[in-house]
Amino acid sequence: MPSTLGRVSHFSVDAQIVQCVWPQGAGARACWAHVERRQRRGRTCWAVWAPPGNGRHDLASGSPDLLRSGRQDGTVTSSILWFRRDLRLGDHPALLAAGDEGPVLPVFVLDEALWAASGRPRQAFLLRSLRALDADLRRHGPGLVIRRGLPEEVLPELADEVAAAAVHVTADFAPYGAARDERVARALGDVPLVRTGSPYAVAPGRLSTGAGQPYKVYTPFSKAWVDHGWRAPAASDPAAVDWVGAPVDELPEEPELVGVMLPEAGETAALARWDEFKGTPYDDVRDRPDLDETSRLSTYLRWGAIHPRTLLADLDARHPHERTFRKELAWREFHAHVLHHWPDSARDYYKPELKGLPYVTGRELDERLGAWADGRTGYPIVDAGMRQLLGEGWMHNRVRMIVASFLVKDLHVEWTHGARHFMRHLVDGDLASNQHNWQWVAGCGTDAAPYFRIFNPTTQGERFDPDSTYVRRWLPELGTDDYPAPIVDHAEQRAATLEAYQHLRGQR
Ligand SMILES: Cc1cc2nc3c(=O)[nH]c(=O)nc-3n(C[C@H](O)[C@H](O)[C@H](O)COP(=O)(O)OP(=O)(O)OC[C@H]3O[C@@H](n4cnc5c(N)ncnc54)[C@H](O)[C@@H]3O)c2cc1C
Repeated sequence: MPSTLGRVSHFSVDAQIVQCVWPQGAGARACWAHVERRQRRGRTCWAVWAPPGNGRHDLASGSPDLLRSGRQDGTVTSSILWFRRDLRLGDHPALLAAGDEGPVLPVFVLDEALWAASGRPRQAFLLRSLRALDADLRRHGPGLVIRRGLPEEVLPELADEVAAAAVHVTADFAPYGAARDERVARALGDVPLVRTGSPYAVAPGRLSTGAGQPYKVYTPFSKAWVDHGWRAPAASDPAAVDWVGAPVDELPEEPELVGVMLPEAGETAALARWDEFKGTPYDDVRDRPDLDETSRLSTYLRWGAIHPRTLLADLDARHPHERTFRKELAWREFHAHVLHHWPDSARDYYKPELKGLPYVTGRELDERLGAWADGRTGYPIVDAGMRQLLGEGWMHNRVRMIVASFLVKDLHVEWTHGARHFMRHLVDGDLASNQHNWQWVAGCGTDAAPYFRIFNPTTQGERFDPDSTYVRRWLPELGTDDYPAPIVDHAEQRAATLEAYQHLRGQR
């Protein structure tokens, strides 16, 4: 008789006594067990235990259909591990927590609302990440259970189906995820939603100033972040977990991607990328899109194929390059912290003073936004960046700053339009980092830097792409009649922007 929850492979339910068969070594053992009818949120479910009259050993519980079916699904499931932005098995605190409770059902819920809002590259990358996670899980068990629908409907149903004692997740701090988790927690009723760990080294909300206020400025935040420190990577071991399965919904077809090159998805690829990047003289190369030697880990961090703690554990802060890289990771954490404290800043101005600047609207807006998005502004570094975004679902950081500044300060298009376009196309698109970097560039974010920091697209190109390697890579028509003349004059637009800013300040 198993003394803990066991994997019961067959049930035949008859009145109050069931016969159970469970695998043992190479063979199987049968026993008689008691069955008890229970109500869970108005639905009938049976609990099974054995042996009768000799102490209680829980074997299984679930809906009558499930137990009667005799399928593997009748397996005892003590908890659900609901994957979201943590598509990996290593360094995974929620996996550790779930595994400690007994058998684990690994689930991903394809939320149609998020799916529909994603561009094709993001959709494709998500599907590939899920397939990679499924393949990794299959080395240890039945694989990833996919369900489609609203999480607040799907998870309570699944919890009933497998009689889960808890649903384990990595906490989500973004506004949509946090609100969704509240809805799911309510819908689960007496089955707890257990949040363990976060996608960050230090969970958003944990750090505050001496006066108990949230940090508003990066530098003191990053200092407090380093002083606070972070845990060592979690020792989650998928081989040590008793994984169980359940019926799986079909994933959608992968959208066709024409001329788009995405990085390989999954945890193995993320760890390999990190290994390859380590030792790069980051300070010397990080601003050079032509060299293309940044880590390109943003996409893996976004989907949780790797945890920042895994990276931090490998970094030696006495080394200048590694210290700079750590500062970049701190930017990611800072933006998550700000969004957590000011969730409205996902859509709205962090500093509302700049709301009053004149921006183009109507047809002019459509034309300018269209030319920018297609890479047809006549400014090579801007156009190359926008083509890279379409071609790779990614763009170099220096170029992100240049194209964002150009849209807002040369084309006078409100930052929110650009941020939306980025979120649709970036495979690393992350609400906190995206919206707050856009606000940083637009001058309405957390940064104390004034609005009159305006990037000159010509001198930036000369400085950071000195041999035009980057622009030629993305603009084959450069230097031919097919390449457009500049859409606006940078010097004129810069002057207009500064004038509008002065005017706005004068009004206050
Ligand atoms: C307008 C704009 C929009 C952006 N949108 C996003 C976004 O949606 N998602 C995203 O992950 N990053 C965003 N960034 C930040 C930055 O451009 C990318 O993180 C970086 O280019 C990713 O490439 P990498 O992994 O090679 O970076 P590396 O230079 O190798 O940096 C290592 C890691 O540090 C973090 N990091 C670096 N710079 C920043 C930064 N400024 N803000 C936040 N984190 C940073 C990232 O996680 C990155 O993977 C945006 C920047 C701008 C200017």
